Amino acid sequence: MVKIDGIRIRKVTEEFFTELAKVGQLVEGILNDCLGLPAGFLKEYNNDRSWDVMLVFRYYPATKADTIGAYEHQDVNNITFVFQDDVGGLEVQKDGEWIRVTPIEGALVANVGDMIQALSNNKFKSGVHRVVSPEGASRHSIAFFYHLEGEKWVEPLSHFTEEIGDKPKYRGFPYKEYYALRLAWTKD
Ligand SMILES: O=C(O)CCC(=O)C(=O)O
Ligand SMILES: [Fe+2]
Repeated sequence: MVKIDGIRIRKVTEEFFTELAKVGQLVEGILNDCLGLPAGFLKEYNNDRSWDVMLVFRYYPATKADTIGAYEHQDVNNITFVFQDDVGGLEVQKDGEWIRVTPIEGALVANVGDMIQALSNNKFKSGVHRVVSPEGASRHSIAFFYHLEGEKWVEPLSHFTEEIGDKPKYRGFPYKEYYALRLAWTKD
Protein backbone atom coordinates (compact mmCIF):
# COMPACT_ATOMS: atom_id res chain seq x y z
CA MET A 1 0.00 0.00 0.00
CA VAL A 2 1.25 3.49 -0.80
CA LYS A 3 1.35 5.69 2.26
CA ILE A 4 0.56 9.29 1.41
CA ASP A 5 1.98 12.11 3.49
CA GLY A 6 -0.66 14.76 2.76
CA ILE A 7 1.01 17.47 4.80
CA ARG A 8 4.30 17.03 2.97
CA ILE A 9 2.60 16.93 -0.44
CA ARG A 10 0.82 20.18 0.36
CA LYS A 11 4.03 21.86 1.52
CA VAL A 12 6.00 20.77 -1.54
CA THR A 13 3.15 21.76 -3.88
CA GLU A 14 2.88 25.20 -2.33
CA GLU A 15 6.62 25.76 -2.52
CA PHE A 16 6.66 24.59 -6.12
CA PHE A 17 3.77 26.91 -6.99
CA THR A 18 5.47 29.89 -5.34
CA GLU A 19 8.73 29.21 -7.18
CA LEU A 20 6.95 28.86 -10.53
CA ALA A 21 5.22 32.21 -10.01
CA LYS A 22 8.72 33.69 -9.58
CA VAL A 23 9.84 31.97 -12.78
CA GLY A 24 6.78 33.55 -14.43
CA GLN A 25 7.92 37.01 -13.35
CA LEU A 26 11.44 36.31 -14.53
CA VAL A 27 10.42 35.07 -17.99
CA GLU A 28 7.83 37.84 -18.29
CA GLY A 29 10.67 40.32 -17.64
CA ILE A 30 12.69 38.71 -20.45
CA LEU A 31 9.68 38.94 -22.80
CA ASN A 32 9.22 42.56 -21.70
CA ASP A 33 12.77 43.36 -22.79
CA CYS A 34 12.56 41.31 -26.01
CA LEU A 35 9.41 43.24 -26.91
CA GLY A 36 11.23 46.53 -26.31
CA LEU A 37 8.79 47.63 -23.61
CA PRO A 38 9.93 50.08 -20.89
CA ALA A 39 11.79 48.27 -18.09
CA GLY A 40 9.40 46.60 -15.64
CA PHE A 41 6.29 47.41 -17.69
CA LEU A 42 4.75 43.91 -17.72
CA LYS A 43 5.74 43.34 -14.10
CA GLU A 44 3.81 46.39 -13.02
CA TYR A 45 0.85 45.62 -15.30
CA ASN A 46 0.60 41.97 -14.26
CA ASN A 47 1.00 42.54 -10.54
CA ASP A 48 -1.68 40.23 -9.11
CA ARG A 49 -0.92 36.53 -8.87
CA SER A 50 -4.37 35.39 -7.70
CA TRP A 51 -5.37 33.80 -11.04
CA ASP A 52 -2.30 31.58 -11.51
CA VAL A 53 -3.10 27.87 -11.73
CA MET A 54 -1.07 24.67 -11.60
CA LEU A 55 -2.38 21.39 -13.01
CA VAL A 56 -1.06 17.85 -12.99
CA PHE A 57 -1.97 15.66 -15.98
CA ARG A 58 -1.94 11.96 -16.63
CA TYR A 59 -2.30 10.96 -20.28
CA TYR A 60 -3.27 7.36 -20.95
CA PRO A 61 -1.59 5.28 -23.67
CA ALA A 62 -2.86 5.69 -27.23
CA THR A 63 -5.62 3.40 -28.41
CA LYS A 64 -6.70 2.72 -32.01
CA ALA A 65 -9.60 5.14 -31.56
CA ASP A 66 -7.76 7.80 -29.61
CA THR A 67 -4.25 9.00 -30.36
CA ILE A 68 -4.47 12.57 -29.10
CA GLY A 69 -4.12 13.44 -25.41
CA ALA A 70 -4.75 17.19 -25.80
CA TYR A 71 -6.07 18.58 -29.05
CA GLU A 72 -4.37 21.43 -30.86
CA HIS A 73 -4.85 24.69 -28.98
CA GLN A 74 -3.29 27.95 -27.80
CA ASP A 75 -3.15 28.82 -24.11
CA VAL A 76 -5.39 31.71 -23.01
CA ASN A 77 -2.97 33.14 -20.46
CA ASN A 78 0.34 35.02 -20.59
CA ILE A 79 2.90 32.26 -20.28
CA THR A 80 2.65 28.54 -19.51
CA PHE A 81 5.43 26.41 -18.06
CA VAL A 82 5.36 22.67 -18.64
CA PHE A 83 7.39 19.91 -17.06
CA GLN A 84 6.93 16.73 -19.02
CA ASP A 85 8.29 13.34 -18.05
CA ASP A 86 10.60 11.31 -20.29
CA VAL A 87 7.67 9.72 -22.16
CA GLY A 88 7.15 12.92 -24.17
CA GLY A 89 4.30 13.77 -26.52
CA LEU A 90 4.14 17.57 -26.46
CA GLU A 91 4.29 19.02 -29.96
CA VAL A 92 4.38 22.60 -31.22
CA GLN A 93 3.27 23.80 -34.63
CA LYS A 94 5.68 25.75 -36.82
CA ASP A 95 4.96 26.63 -40.45
CA GLY A 96 2.14 24.07 -40.46
CA GLU A 97 4.38 21.20 -39.25
CA TRP A 98 4.21 19.50 -35.87
CA ILE A 99 7.54 19.55 -34.08
CA ARG A 100 8.17 17.25 -31.15
CA VAL A 101 9.24 18.98 -27.93
CA THR A 102 11.88 16.46 -26.89
CA PRO A 103 11.83 15.81 -23.15
CA ILE A 104 15.00 17.01 -21.44
CA GLU A 105 15.44 16.09 -17.80
CA GLY A 106 15.01 19.12 -15.54
CA ALA A 107 13.98 21.37 -18.44
CA LEU A 108 10.99 23.64 -18.31
CA VAL A 109 9.04 24.36 -21.50
CA ALA A 110 7.85 27.98 -21.69
CA ASN A 111 4.91 28.69 -23.96
CA VAL A 112 3.72 32.18 -24.91
CA GLY A 113 -0.07 32.53 -24.53
CA ASP A 114 -2.86 34.59 -26.07
CA MET A 115 -2.51 37.61 -23.76
CA ILE A 116 1.06 38.29 -24.86
CA GLN A 117 -0.19 38.01 -28.45
CA ALA A 118 -3.00 40.52 -27.80
CA LEU A 119 -0.86 42.99 -25.81
CA SER A 120 1.91 42.89 -28.42
CA ASN A 121 -0.60 43.25 -31.28
CA ASN A 122 0.67 39.93 -32.76
CA LYS A 123 4.36 40.77 -32.47
CA PHE A 124 4.72 37.60 -30.37
CA LYS A 125 2.31 34.83 -31.35
CA SER A 126 0.64 32.43 -28.97
CA GLY A 127 2.15 28.98 -29.58
CA VAL A 128 -0.10 26.34 -31.14
CA HIS A 129 0.53 23.02 -29.44
CA ARG A 130 -0.97 19.61 -28.69
CA VAL A 131 -0.14 16.40 -26.85
CA VAL A 132 -0.07 13.12 -28.75
CA SER A 133 -0.92 10.07 -26.69
CA PRO A 134 2.06 7.96 -25.70
CA GLU A 135 2.56 4.46 -27.12
CA GLY A 136 2.25 1.77 -24.48
CA ALA A 137 2.89 4.03 -21.48
CA SER A 138 1.14 6.75 -19.54
CA ARG A 139 2.56 10.24 -19.62
CA HIS A 140 2.64 12.72 -16.76
CA SER A 141 3.13 16.45 -16.90
CA ILE A 142 2.77 19.47 -14.67
CA ALA A 143 1.66 22.78 -16.17
CA PHE A 144 1.82 26.14 -14.47
CA PHE A 145 -0.41 28.79 -16.04
CA TYR A 146 0.89 32.29 -15.40
CA HIS A 147 -2.23 34.39 -15.85
CA LEU A 148 -3.49 37.92 -15.57
CA GLU A 149 -5.98 38.81 -12.86
CA GLY A 150 -9.52 38.61 -14.28
CA GLU A 151 -10.41 42.31 -14.10
CA LYS A 152 -7.25 43.31 -15.92
CA TRP A 153 -7.97 45.33 -19.05
CA VAL A 154 -6.26 43.90 -22.13
CA GLU A 155 -5.68 45.75 -25.36
CA PRO A 156 -2.82 46.06 -27.81
CA LEU A 157 -0.28 48.36 -26.16
CA SER A 158 0.36 51.78 -27.74
CA HIS A 159 3.99 50.70 -28.18
CA PHE A 160 2.78 48.28 -30.92
CA THR A 161 -0.01 50.45 -32.34
CA GLU A 162 -0.15 54.25 -32.44
CA GLU A 163 3.53 54.72 -31.59
CA ILE A 164 4.50 52.82 -34.75
CA GLY A 165 1.45 53.74 -36.84
CA ASP A 166 -0.19 50.27 -36.72
CA LYS A 167 -3.89 49.61 -36.13
CA PRO A 168 -4.87 47.54 -33.07
CA LYS A 169 -5.76 44.01 -34.18
CA TYR A 170 -7.96 43.45 -31.10
CA ARG A 171 -10.52 45.51 -29.24
CA GLY A 172 -9.98 46.02 -25.53
CA PHE A 173 -11.55 43.54 -23.09
CA PRO A 174 -11.32 42.51 -19.44
CA TYR A 175 -9.30 39.27 -19.24
CA LYS A 176 -12.16 37.42 -17.49
CA GLU A 177 -14.41 37.99 -20.52
CA TYR A 178 -11.99 36.24 -22.87
CA TYR A 179 -11.27 33.54 -20.30
CA ALA A 180 -15.01 32.76 -19.92
CA LEU A 181 -15.45 32.60 -23.70
CA ARG A 182 -12.56 30.20 -24.05
CA LEU A 183 -13.81 27.97 -21.22
CA ALA A 184 -17.25 27.78 -22.88
CA TRP A 185 -15.57 26.96 -26.20
CA THR A 186 -13.53 24.13 -24.64
CA LYS A 187 -16.71 22.51 -23.26
CA ASP A 188 -18.33 22.24 -26.75
O1 LIG B 1 0.66 18.31 -20.75
C1 LIG B 1 1.28 19.07 -21.50
O2 LIG B 1 2.42 18.84 -21.88
C2 LIG B 1 0.66 20.34 -22.02
C3 LIG B 1 -0.73 20.60 -21.51
C4 LIG B 1 -1.33 21.80 -22.18
O3 LIG B 1 -0.99 22.18 -23.26
C5 LIG B 1 -2.39 22.57 -21.48
O4 LIG B 1 -2.91 22.10 -20.45
O5 LIG B 1 -2.71 23.68 -21.92
FE1 LIG C 1 -1.70 24.18 -23.57
